[in-house]
Amino acid sequence: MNAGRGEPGAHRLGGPRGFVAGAGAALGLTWRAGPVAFVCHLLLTVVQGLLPPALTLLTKWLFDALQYGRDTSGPSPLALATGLGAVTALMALLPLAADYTQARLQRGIAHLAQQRLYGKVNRFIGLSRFEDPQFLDRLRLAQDSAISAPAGITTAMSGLVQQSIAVLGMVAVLSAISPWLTVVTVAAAVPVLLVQISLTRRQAALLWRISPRNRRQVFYQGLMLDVSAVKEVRLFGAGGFLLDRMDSETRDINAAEERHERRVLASQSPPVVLSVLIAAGGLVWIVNGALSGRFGVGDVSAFLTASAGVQGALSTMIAHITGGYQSLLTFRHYVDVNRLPVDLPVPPDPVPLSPLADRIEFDDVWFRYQDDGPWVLRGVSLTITRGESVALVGLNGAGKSTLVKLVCRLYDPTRGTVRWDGTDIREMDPARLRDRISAVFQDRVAYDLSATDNIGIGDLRHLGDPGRIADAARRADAHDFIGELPRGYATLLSRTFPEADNEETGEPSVGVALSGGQWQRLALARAMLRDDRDLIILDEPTAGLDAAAEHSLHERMRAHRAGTTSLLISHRLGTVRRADRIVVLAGGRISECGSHGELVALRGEYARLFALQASGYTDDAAEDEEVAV
Ligand SMILES: Nc1ncnc2c1ncn2[C@@H]1O[C@H](COP(=O)(O)OP(=O)(O)OP(=O)(O)O)[C@@H](O)[C@H]1O
Repeated sequence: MNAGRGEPGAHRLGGPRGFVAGAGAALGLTWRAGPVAFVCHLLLTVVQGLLPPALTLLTKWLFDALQYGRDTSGPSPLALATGLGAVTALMALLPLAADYTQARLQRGIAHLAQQRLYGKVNRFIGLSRFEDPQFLDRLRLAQDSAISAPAGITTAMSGLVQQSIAVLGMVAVLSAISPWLTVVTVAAAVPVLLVQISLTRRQAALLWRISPRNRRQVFYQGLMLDVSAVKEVRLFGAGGFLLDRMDSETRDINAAEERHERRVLASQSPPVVLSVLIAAGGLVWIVNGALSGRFGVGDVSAFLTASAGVQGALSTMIAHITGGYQSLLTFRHYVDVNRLPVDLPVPPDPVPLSPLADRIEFDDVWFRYQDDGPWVLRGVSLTITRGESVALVGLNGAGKSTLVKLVCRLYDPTRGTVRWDGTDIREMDPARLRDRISAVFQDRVAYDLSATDNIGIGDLRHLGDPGRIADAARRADAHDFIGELPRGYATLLSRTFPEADNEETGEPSVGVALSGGQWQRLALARAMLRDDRDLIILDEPTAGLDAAAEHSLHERMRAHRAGTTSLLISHRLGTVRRADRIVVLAGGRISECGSHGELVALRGEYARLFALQASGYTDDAAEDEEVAV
């Protein structure tokens, strides 16, 4: 069930096929994000690569012309100086143009990658991926890498092209003076490259290892900023506790990074010392040669520029190789997320779904959330006939909400089948199935959007129909309080985002905060907007409502549900007593089933719970009477 499992450390990502696939995907993404910018960037790269060797050659020719006099067939010193000026100007200007095209390209890539990543996430059918920590870690890294890695990879590739041209040019100049020194200079770069690659792999593995800590860090930050969490945090004085927990994660992350940096320092130093020694040896050798008259000033200048240039270009190449390698390692997370198979299988040719004609059935349904987790449902068999109102009751954790999630196909049963008019719902298109269902979930969402959007999200076809929206709000007892909001249905229901500019002052103002019960009414209005559905699921629909609102809502919902198949979950047994059938879940099994009257007569768990709740009211009433007396 854990879809994102599998250590994507350096070893798995480092295979040649993985690299080719990653590089191909990154280049493809770059091309589609901005073909013109991509081509311009490549051209600029090539030209920039040609400039350093050109500069070196022009300098040598200028010095030679100045020292030995003008070669009649060659350009004049003045022309050479002009050429040098032009090259220098290009060296200063082209990076600016390259930065511009690079920034444009990067924005386009980030936008496209984000669209694809969240498009993919939106296509997950069920919930299990969102509860899989390894998948969440991978998604976080995929998000980061989607923004930075394609640009990193293309920068590395174009940088490599540019530096390769520069190195080849410099090597040609240098080898004309000293072939063996050229070989030694180039060879000295190999250990640096190997060390850097090994460090990069370690860096990628480190990123994966610290990813859960990074997510926990963000979680603690969120708790300290989230307004609904902050009230508990303040009251319980838990701010320091959260800060300590966040600090502890940060300290662990820092310690891991510091260990890595120490390793970087220790591994990088020897190859760097080797390069310096080679450069120093070369300098002594050429100065000796010049003193003995073997080399002229032009040769010394060309040697100094070319050897420094080769070393500089090689180290830049190495930086590009390791930067590109690093980007590829992280970009694999993006590729992996994009290539994840569907989380719940959907047949290529799903059975068409018609409005419910007969019944919904749970047939010997067993379910557990993780393969190694405890059973939550143990062989539940239940038939809900069309037009019937069924109430699910049971203690906390009995499995009521889980049963509801299975009928919406947010998970598949581990064993057994859920059927819609006799067809296994796994044979159907989940989107079509959900289109036949309306629901108020226990953990309903408060969207930081306008009142209209908050209701319209229930059925986007009606988002632009104020009459339908208001009608749904009326039936959920939400219309009156929405009418009193500063902008009515257009009011932004958020204290954390600014509203559109205020008409009078022109200043943005923050939106409006709602009470818990008002949010609940909006969630109900969302469900009411989907009133033409076959199945209505109401999981604790009146939680948070005042007594009067609860009563009037029950009456409305009963009218609304009439003739519609409904599944109601509530701990308020007074609420469920009017259901056609009450199903008691205990320990993942159906322990009792019948009408209110039948279950009370049975004197089982339902009767016990009902009596317990009723006694709460009657005892209080009796006490009140005593006080009154
Ligand atoms: N996403 C999940 N992953 C793992 N276990 C879960 C998940 N959701 C619920 N459970 C477990 O499944 C069991 C049943 O939960 P469920 O939410 O279905 O109970 P419920 O009857 O609706 O409870 P309540 O009355 O408290 O709402 C619980 O033990 C819970 O811990």
